[in-house]
Amino acid sequence: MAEKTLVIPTMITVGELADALRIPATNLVGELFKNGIAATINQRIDFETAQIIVGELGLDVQLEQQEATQEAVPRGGSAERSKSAKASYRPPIVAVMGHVDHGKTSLLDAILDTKVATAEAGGITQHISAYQTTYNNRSITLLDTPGHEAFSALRQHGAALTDVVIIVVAADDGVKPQTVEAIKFAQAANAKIVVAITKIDKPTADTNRVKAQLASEHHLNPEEWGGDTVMVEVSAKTRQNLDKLLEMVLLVADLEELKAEAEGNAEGLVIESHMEQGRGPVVSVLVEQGVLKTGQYLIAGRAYGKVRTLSDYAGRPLSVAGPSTPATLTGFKSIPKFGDRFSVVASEKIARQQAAALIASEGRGAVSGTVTGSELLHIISKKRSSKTLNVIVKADVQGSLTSVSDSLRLLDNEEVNVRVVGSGIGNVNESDISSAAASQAIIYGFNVGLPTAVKSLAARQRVSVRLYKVIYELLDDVKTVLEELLEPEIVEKDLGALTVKGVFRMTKNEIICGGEVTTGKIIPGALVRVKRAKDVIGEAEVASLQREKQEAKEVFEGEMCGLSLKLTRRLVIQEGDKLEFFTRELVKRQL
Ligand SMILES: Nc1nc2c(ncn2[C@@H]2O[C@H](COP(=O)(O)OP(=O)(O)OP(=O)(O)O)[C@@H](O)[C@H]2O)c(=O)[nH]1
Repeated sequence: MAEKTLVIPTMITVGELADALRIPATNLVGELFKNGIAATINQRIDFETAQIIVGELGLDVQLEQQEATQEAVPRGGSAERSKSAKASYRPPIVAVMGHVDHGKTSLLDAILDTKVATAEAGGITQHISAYQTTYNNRSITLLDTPGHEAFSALRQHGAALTDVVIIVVAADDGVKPQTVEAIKFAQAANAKIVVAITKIDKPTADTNRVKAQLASEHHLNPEEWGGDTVMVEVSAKTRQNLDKLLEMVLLVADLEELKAEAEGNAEGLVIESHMEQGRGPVVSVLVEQGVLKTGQYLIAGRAYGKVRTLSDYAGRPLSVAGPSTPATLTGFKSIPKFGDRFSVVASEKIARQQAAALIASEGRGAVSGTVTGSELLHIISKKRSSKTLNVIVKADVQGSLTSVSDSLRLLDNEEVNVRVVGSGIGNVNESDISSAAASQAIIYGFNVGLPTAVKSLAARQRVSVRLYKVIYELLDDVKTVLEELLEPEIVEKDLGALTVKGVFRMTKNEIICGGEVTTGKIIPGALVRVKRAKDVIGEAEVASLQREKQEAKEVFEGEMCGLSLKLTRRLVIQEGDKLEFFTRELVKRQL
């Protein structure tokens, strides 16, 4: 049969490829996963990957690469597009974090008040957590980070979302627990740090104490002390040094060569969504690549729609939204989830199909994400009846840690699931061993080491530490452990059948009868299903077999034989009954 040829773009989402191949997207996700690629339906894969996967699926389809056109699916995921020749400088995305009451909101307000036309600012009706300001004609995107949970959800979705983190520390209060968390977050997210020491107008302000704390306890040395951390002393109240803070943020960001494609279809993240009467789902997104326009079809997780209205963070209408722009849009048919990636697709039909495919794959636990209340209840009840494998994951860098953790989640199903009880960057250490011992977890290390002292501690505590350098080998190992947790499957294999020609002896425990093998073969030890007409009337086991009055090891189709059946329940057999022989085995299941 001639192969079918499909023309696909240089980059294609998993959902679109499945669509083109007319196979369920879940099959494709599964096949990718087998190849060590933990992809979601919205994820883009390149032409080569598509070719390999299609080859492995054994489909009669030949893929042909299409020349990229303006209308084609956007080329490249965020990372590729940031490096493409079309990429140009984009505004930095800056998160503002700090300890409660240290003045984060006041600082943001002060920055936005100075820079945003007050008339429009007054018109803000809804709260969104991303803003934009300008300094020296350059834009800066500011993210208000309401809680760490929300932020780690964003981080989980793999986005190197934040370029710079402004750590806000009150000059009169110094470094506090959430300050430390913010520093850790920034470091883990590989973001640049700018410290804003605020409330310097207060008489009790002690900026030197703050700097000393940061330098001695957190290795953040201020530039004026010979270090390389930018620290700006500010006051939201008197607006002192706000400009300097923005100038420093831009300076630090400039060291990073932040680029994105300012053309082509947009992709990015959903940062907020809610339902509004009269407007329907109102969704705030942060564009990472390309331009978002009204009239385009979007998909974000299981939600899809057509961009009806587009506005900036302050509610002012926008005709297009480019890279790093926070935008609010209406036109979704349902509410996408916080942290979902959005992308532009060619038609409503594709959007609908992708969303449907995602829902189907989520049904088998293939895709993770933030969850709604009812989903959470479902997960909780599911987890109660399922078996859990606790793991601690250590990796060399945040990116691989996120990939490993995300991929592990894809292994969950109705019966077994992986719970990451701890994770971190760097070599396996003593505290990992004690947490693993306490939670009976296996430690998986990806590209990290196991110092000798820690190794002997692990042996003493009977903690299993498994180190890998290849992600799918690590995942295969976890899969094998999970498979051990699965209840074995009962598999019945048919052997043959016999028609009863005579019954010679019938007791409570034994029947001796004879007949002709009509199909297949019979062996001692086989199980027997006794059928009269169409009904199964009982089950027994072949105790022994005789052919021509001789003990036989097997009897084949067309041969006559006598057999002794062992009964566990009373059974009456008569001439004309059909005996069906089979074996029943417990088979280890695979994920
Ligand atoms: N004197 C002075 N007071 C400030 C300054 N910035 C904030 N404050 C005060 O500090 C208190 C806390 O400020 P917020 O901006 O609400 O602090 P926050 O960090 O956003 O607090 P959460 O949103 O609860 O985390 C308020 O009473 C502010 O008026 C400043 O620069 N100078």
